[in-house]
Amino acid sequence: MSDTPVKIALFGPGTVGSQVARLLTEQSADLASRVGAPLEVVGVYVRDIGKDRVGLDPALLTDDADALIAKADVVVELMGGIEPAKSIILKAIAAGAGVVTANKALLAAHGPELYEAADAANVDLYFEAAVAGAIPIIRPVRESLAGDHVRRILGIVNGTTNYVLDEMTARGLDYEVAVKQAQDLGYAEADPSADVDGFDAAAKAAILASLAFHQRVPLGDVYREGISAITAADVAAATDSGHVIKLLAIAERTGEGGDGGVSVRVHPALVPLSHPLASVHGAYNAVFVEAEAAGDLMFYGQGAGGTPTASAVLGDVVSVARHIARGGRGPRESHYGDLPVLPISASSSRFQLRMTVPDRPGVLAAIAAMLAQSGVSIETVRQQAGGVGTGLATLAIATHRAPESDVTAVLDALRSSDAVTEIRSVLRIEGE
Ligand SMILES: NC(=O)c1ccc[n+]([C@@H]2O[C@H](COP(=O)([O-])OP(=O)(O)OC[C@H]3O[C@@H](n4cnc5c(N)ncnc54)[C@H](O)[C@@H]3O)[C@@H](O)[C@H]2O)c1
Ligand SMILES: N[C@@H](CCO)C(=O)O
Ligand code: NA
Repeated sequence: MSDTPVKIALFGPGTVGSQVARLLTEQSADLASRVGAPLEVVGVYVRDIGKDRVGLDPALLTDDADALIAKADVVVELMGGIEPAKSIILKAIAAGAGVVTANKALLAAHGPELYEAADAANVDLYFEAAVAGAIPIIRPVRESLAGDHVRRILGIVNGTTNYVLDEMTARGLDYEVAVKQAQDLGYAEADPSADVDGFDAAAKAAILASLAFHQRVPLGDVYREGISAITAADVAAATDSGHVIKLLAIAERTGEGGDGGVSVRVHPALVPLSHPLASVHGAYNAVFVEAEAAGDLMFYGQGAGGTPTASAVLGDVVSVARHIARGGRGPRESHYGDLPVLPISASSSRFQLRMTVPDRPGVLAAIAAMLAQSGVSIETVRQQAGGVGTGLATLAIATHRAPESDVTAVLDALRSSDAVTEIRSVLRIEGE
């Protein structure tokens, strides 16, 4: 056991950072024995020193990032956002410090630049907390499965939206109320639109796909739909049809042998109640990985929250500090292939189309003809009468797997037809 401390600089003592600071203090003896040297917090970077921070030694607070980086062996970035986080991480790497971050927005937008800088400087850059919070998913995908051929990743990787949809389903909570509760519980991003509009899940999907497929997946190539359009009626209809609505991240290699390209998408989906993902509640996450040799793998745990996330951050801190105290280096950059990242139009899914229609003869036949016209095969049709005297009915049509482009053509035809009063929802059906 070395007596020379490994010096830790913390940037951003917020929901996650404050728990990291707390656990570094409370667990200092255990962490020291695991690292092989004591860990010493040499400073905490804050925006405004004047604002009191419960549980933090005021003597550690600083707004001088450069001075703090200069005395650190490990920089822990938990501020979020692109800047000044990116500049601080690049300065830390240039100064020879190891870096731990949970910043998926930054890694999805600028990951290659940061990974390559860390490689060139021969320093560690770890980010287990960036995807699925406390769940160890980055190490398995980045290291444990590096010798396998990952075909597909399907999962719930945003805790806020899972909490919101779960509250709407289990307790009939209003969407806005559920979002506010997720914010109060510390699940949501500083701007919760990052969660509910799917940006956070898309960032995580891009990071996971890049590591799993050894292909660069730019954030802009990820198809993204959020949950803000999901209504109580959609939730009720899902329940009626034996499904639950989840925001899913789906990354897959396509074509023969998976060498046709890579497809990465984030969108709400109907998940059958029989699928394990239907039982992921609250801010929990779950990720299924399908690999050639390993087969099917499932990872499950708390995807958000200050303390669960701090667990993942501290695991990375121990890894980096251990390398500093005893030598060694974390995983280096992979060799990246050049498969194309395909647009959503190249994917296919099963769909549920829910619509309000005039309750009169020939409507169903006309609608069926439009699906047939585009080659979209109907699996089931459920019709419910509209209110007394409305002359309307509700149709829920589940299709067999169909190319996105064919379903888009059907929707265009339905929208311009007098056989349809209103298209209420279009949801992909996943997990069957
Ligand atoms: N909250 C979670 O459950 C969770 C889980 C996984 C990953 N993350 C990620 O961890 C990071 C932090 O998330 P959080 O929930 O703790 O956020 P937060 O908003 O609670 O905390 C951010 C902290 O950084 C400080 N900060 C922000 N911008 C700053 C700036 N320009 N200069 C100085 N200080 C600044 C804030 O004052 C605050 O103390 C984000 O990248 C987030 O995406 C959060
Ligand atoms: N806001 C994010 C935090 C965890 O990354 C979520 O809800 O999943
Ligand atoms: Na994680």
